[in-house]
Amino acid sequence: MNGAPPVLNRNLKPLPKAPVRIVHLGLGAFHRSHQAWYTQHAGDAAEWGIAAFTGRRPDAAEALSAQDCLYTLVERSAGGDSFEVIGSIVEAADGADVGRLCELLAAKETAIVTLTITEAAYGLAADGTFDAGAPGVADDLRALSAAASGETGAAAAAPGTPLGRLVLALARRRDSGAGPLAVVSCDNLSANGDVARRAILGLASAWGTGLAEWIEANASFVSTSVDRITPRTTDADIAEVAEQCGYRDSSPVVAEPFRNWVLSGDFPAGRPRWEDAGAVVVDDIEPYENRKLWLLNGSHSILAYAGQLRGHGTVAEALGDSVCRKAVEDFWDEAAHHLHAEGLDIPAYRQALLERFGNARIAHRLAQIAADGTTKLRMRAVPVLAAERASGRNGAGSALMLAAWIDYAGATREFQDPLASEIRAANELEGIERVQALLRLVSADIADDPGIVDMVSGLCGTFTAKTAASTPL
Ligand SMILES: NC(=O)c1ccc[n+]([C@@H]2O[C@H](COP(=O)([O-])OP(=O)(O)OC[C@H]3O[C@@H](n4cnc5c(N)ncnc54)[C@H](O)[C@@H]3O)[C@@H](O)[C@H]2O)c1
Ligand SMILES: O=P(O)(O)OC[C@@H](O)[C@@H](O)[C@H](O)[C@H](O)CO
Repeated sequence: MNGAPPVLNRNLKPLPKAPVRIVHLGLGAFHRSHQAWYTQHAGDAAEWGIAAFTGRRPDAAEALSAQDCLYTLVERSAGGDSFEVIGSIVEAADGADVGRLCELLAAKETAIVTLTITEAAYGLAADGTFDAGAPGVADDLRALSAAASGETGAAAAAPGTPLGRLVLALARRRDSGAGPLAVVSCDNLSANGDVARRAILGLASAWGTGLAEWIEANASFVSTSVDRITPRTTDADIAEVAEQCGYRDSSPVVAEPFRNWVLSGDFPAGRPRWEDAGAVVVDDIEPYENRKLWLLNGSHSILAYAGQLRGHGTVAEALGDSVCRKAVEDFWDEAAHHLHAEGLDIPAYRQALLERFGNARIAHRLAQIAADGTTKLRMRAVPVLAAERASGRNGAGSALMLAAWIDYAGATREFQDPLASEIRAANELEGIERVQALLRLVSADIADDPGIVDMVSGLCGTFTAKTAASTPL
C-alpha cells in the first residue's frame, strides 16, 4: 500500500444513515458487535438508526464520530477473519451530554432505549432492592432535585450515572408527551428487564416527582438473553483492519461468529425486525437466561479466577488446563440438574461452548471477565448452589467458583469491583472469618449457612497451594 490509508467514513463506504429511533446507553464493544449488528441486519434497517452514548468517558464517541460512526466488525473464527462495516449507529455522544439524551428521549420518533452499562451499574443491593447508598445515587438524586427546581450553576450538575441520566430524560419524555417506549437491558443479568425496572423506578420514586407512576404506565421493560463473545479491541486488531481492509479504522470491534439474542416483552412504539437477523422472541425467557448465565458466564467466572491463579491469561489457555476444565465440567453437571425446559439441549450447548471457548484466535482476557465479581457471582454461582442444596446435594461445583474468587481476591490488589473497599476490609481478617466476610458481600444467605462457609473454606487453595503449576498473580 502506498502512503497512509484513508480514514473509514461514509464517503469511503456510503452506507445510508437511518433516522434515530433507538437510543443506547453504554457504547462499548458489545453493543457494537451485537445489537448494532442485529439492527443492521433487520429487514427494515433503513428505518432504525441508533444514537449511542458512552458511559464514563467521551473517547469512544469522539473516535467513532470522527469516522461518521462507521466501524469494522471483525468476525474471528478458528479458521480466519472476515470483515464487515457496520453503519446502524448514526450518532455517537458523550454520556455526559445529558442535554442531547433528554432531547432524543423527548422525541416521539425514539421508540427504544437499549442498555449495556455492565451489571454493576444497576446499583441494586444484594437482595435486589433499590440501594440509595450505591455509588453515585445520592449525587444523582441531588442533581435530579436541582433539575426539577430549575437551579443553575454547580448545584444543577447533571446526573452522573447512566440510570440517573436516563431517569432525567424519561421525565423530559413525560413532559413532552412523546408517549410510551421500551427499555431493553442487554446486560448479563438474570431477569435483566425486571432489574432495570427496579433500578429505574427506585431512583424515580426516591426523586419523588410523580415520575415513577408515569414510568410504570408508559415504559415497557424487556428482558433479554444476549450472547456473543466480544473481547476488548487491541492495537494489533486496528493494524490488521488497516492491512486487510485498506482503510484506517480507530475503532474496530472483534467478535466470535456465534451470536444469539432472545427477547421477551412489549415494544409499545415498535422495533426493528431483529428476527430477520436471527433474534428470537419468547414468552418465557428464564430457561434461556439460566442456560446462558450459568453455563457460559458461570464457567467464564471459574476460568477467570482459577485460570489466573494458575498463571493463564485467556479463556482458551485456561480451558486447555485440565484442572480448570474439570472445575468447569463439574459446575456444568450441577447446573444441568436445574435446566430442564424443552429445546434447551444442554449436551449440544456444552459441546458448542467447549468449541467457542477453545477458539484461541479470540484472546478473551481473564482479567476482563474477573471484574465486578460480587455482582456476577450472585447470578452465576449462588442460584445453582442454592438449587443443588435444596435438592439434597452439596453444591461443591458452585462452591468451588466462590472459593476460586476468594483466593483471587486474596492474591491480587488490582481487581475492579463495586465493593472493592469492602473486599479489602474482609481480606484483613483470617481463616474462616475472612471467607465468611467475603461470602457475605456476594450473598447474606450463603454467609449465614455454616455448612456452605465450611465447604467453601475447605475448597480454598484448590488452584493455588494444592496445585504445583500455580503462579502467583
Ligand atoms: N463483551 C461481551 O462479550 C459481552 C457479551 C454479552 C453481554 N455483555 C454485556 O455488556 C456489558 C458491556 O460489555 P462491553 O464488552 O461492551 O464493555 P465495554 O467496557 O466495552 O463497554 C461498557 C460501557 O459501559 C460503560 N460503563 C461501564 N461501567 C459503568 C458504570 N459503572 N457506570 C457507567 N457506565 C459504565 C463504559 O463506559 C462503556 O461505555 C457487559 O458488562 C455485559 O453485561 C458483554
Ligand atoms: O461481560 P461480562 O463482564 O458480564 O462477563 C464477561 C464474560 O463472561 C461475557 O462478556 C461473555 O463473554 C459474554 O456474556 C458472552 O456472550
